[in-house]
Amino acid sequence: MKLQGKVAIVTGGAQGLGRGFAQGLLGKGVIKKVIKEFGGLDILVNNAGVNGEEPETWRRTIQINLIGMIEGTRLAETYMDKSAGGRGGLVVNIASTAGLVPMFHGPVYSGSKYGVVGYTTSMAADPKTLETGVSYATLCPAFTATELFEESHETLLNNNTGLDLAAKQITDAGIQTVADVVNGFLQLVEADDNNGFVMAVSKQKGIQYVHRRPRKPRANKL
Ligand SMILES: NC(=O)C1=CN([C@@H]2O[C@H](COP(=O)(O)OP(=O)(O)OC[C@H]3O[C@@H](n4cnc5c(N)ncnc54)[C@H](O)[C@@H]3O)[C@@H](O)[C@H]2O)C=CC1
Ligand SMILES: CC/C=C\C[C@H](O)C(=O)/C=C/C=C/C=C\C=C\[C@@H](O)C/C=C\CCC(=O)O
Repeated sequence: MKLQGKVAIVTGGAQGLGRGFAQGLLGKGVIKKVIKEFGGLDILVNNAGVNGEEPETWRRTIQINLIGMIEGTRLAETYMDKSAGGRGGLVVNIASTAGLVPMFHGPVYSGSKYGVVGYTTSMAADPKTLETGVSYATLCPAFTATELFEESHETLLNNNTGLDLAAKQITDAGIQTVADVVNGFLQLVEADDNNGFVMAVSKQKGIQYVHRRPRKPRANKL
């Protein structure tokens, strides 16, 4: 997508990756204004997310990371839908590489992110995207130096079970910077025909397209 003059919303844009995504989009000419009434929308980045596994926090993780992302996606589609007066657009849902590979020390978080990948790629595979003009892409960062990572890491260090294995996963994957992830994010957003793309970004492996095309809808095979 060409970004000059486009209108974008980034949830959770006040800090961390969301702030990086917003700054990256502004640097590419996405317009910056206080929107008094909801005009057209070209890009939605569902970035807001939390990581909680405790009896009193795990439901909030699902509510924000998965349900909130679905609600945002469905709302954006109503504004972007060409068959309903919109001009098409792009929804980028921020999952995690914990939505591609198991993360035993965060099963609820990982489950929420597998849900983001599954939901977003399923939306991309729907033939109706040909009418709505709305594309759906998924970004899967690995460990990145932000407040969420620091807080999650602190919690991990206070748990004794499996600490060595968790520490090995972090060491193997490495801890990247927000700028590393923003670099991949901008490549994903600017890619032509990016509907269905799933991009992973990690210090260990750099930028990887896990898959580029929605799996073609198949006739239901009984
Ligand atoms: N930091 C990392 O290692 C990785 C982060 N991610 C994902 O990237 C996204 C951003 O994470 P970080 O920047 O690391 O976290 P962060 O904690 O630094 O920033 C998250 C932002 O989202 C906001 N937020 C949280 N819940 C919200 C809600 N219900 N409504 C509105 N805003 C809300 C927070 O106030 C904060 O400004 C999250 O979805 C996270 O799961 C994915 C993989 C790796
Ligand atoms: C202690 C921090 C816990 C969670 C915070 C963080 O927000 C997060 O999301 C963690 C991500 C976990 C990543 C786990 C493994 C990463 C491996 C990478 O090297 C590459 C993985 C996949 C790339 C694509 C693939 O090979 O399938």
